[in-house]
Amino acid sequence: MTHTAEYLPAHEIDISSILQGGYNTPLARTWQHERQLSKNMFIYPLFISDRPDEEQPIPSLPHISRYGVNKVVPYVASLVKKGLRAVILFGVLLDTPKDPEGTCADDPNGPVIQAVKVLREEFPDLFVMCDVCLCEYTSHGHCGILYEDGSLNNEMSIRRIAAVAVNYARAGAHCVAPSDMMDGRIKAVKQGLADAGLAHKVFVMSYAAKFSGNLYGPFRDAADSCPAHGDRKCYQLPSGGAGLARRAMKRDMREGTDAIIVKPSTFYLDIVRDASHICEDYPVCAYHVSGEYAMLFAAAEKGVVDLKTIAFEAHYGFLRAGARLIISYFTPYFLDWLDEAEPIPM
Ligand SMILES: NCc1[nH]cc(CCC(=O)O)c1CC(=O)O
Ligand SMILES: [Zn+2]
Ligand SMILES: [Zn+2]
Repeated sequence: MTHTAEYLPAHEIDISSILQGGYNTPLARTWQHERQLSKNMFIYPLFISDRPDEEQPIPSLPHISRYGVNKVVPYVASLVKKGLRAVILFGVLLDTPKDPEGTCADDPNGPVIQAVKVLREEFPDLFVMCDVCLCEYTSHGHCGILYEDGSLNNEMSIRRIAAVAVNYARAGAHCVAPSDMMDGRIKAVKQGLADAGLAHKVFVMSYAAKFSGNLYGPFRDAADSCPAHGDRKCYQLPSGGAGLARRAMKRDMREGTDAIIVKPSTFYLDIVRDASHICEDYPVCAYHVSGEYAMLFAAAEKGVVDLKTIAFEAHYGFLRAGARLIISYFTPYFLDWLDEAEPIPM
């Protein structure tokens, strides 16, 4: 009451300028979110190593480890208990030799196919996705097969990628997600699945707009997949290339994808927004990549940001931009945070 005298009488205030009354309480603030984060939006990346009993932290990717096929089940069990719905698998070869064709990508005894089988068996309700690419398995570290001069052989690459995708699907993967960025691979994968009689039950999620840049470093440490020579600029998109991204998304829809991934995420929210318009009838997925995750951790460790608050802020950005799915290394954190009574620290 003591302050009343300091206020202007209400009739002298521009009533239409008052917004704050609409978000003065935590509950009212949640009402301003057009969409809420929920557990079924999260897809958790898992690195599966060829050492069956390994559980090895990845130094550049805080609190993320590589798991051997014997170690992955107890780890995933602890997350499924908390509401984990989906994982995406990446293979890591430490002891297995790599070759120019990435032969071990779909080795029946290799880490990905073995992990698909145990995860499907142990967790009937878990959606199991496989990233499909050759870079973790090729001796040269590129995402496709090369000509002798080191340039990409697109035709051979997409044939090989389609074969790998079909073998993951045969092993039981619900979804294959080609991340190689070769031209025409979605059509080749879809055709391969159809020829194998699997097209009606396997989800194809295209990394349609995948940009080249500086944000995949920790992943390449984790997967031991740095290109031995050159870079990926001839197939991953140039970071200013919004038009190319739109063309790639339209192309992949024509070729039969079931969802669209935009990657990275935070620096590419305009592309997520473009995707939500251009691909309005498709689920759009934002991939919060390893470098983005590591940066937020580093900033939190420096005391520059609060980890939970910044993670919510980043992930709400994806929803605002139009994503409905999020591939995120933060998934285990959100499984806890979303159970809290007031989950949004905002
Ligand atoms: N092509 C394989 C692939 N699939 C996902 C990522 C990166 C994911 C991340 O950084 O978290 C990569 C690495 C790359 O293209 O270099
Ligand atoms: Zn790859
Ligand atoms: Zn690759």
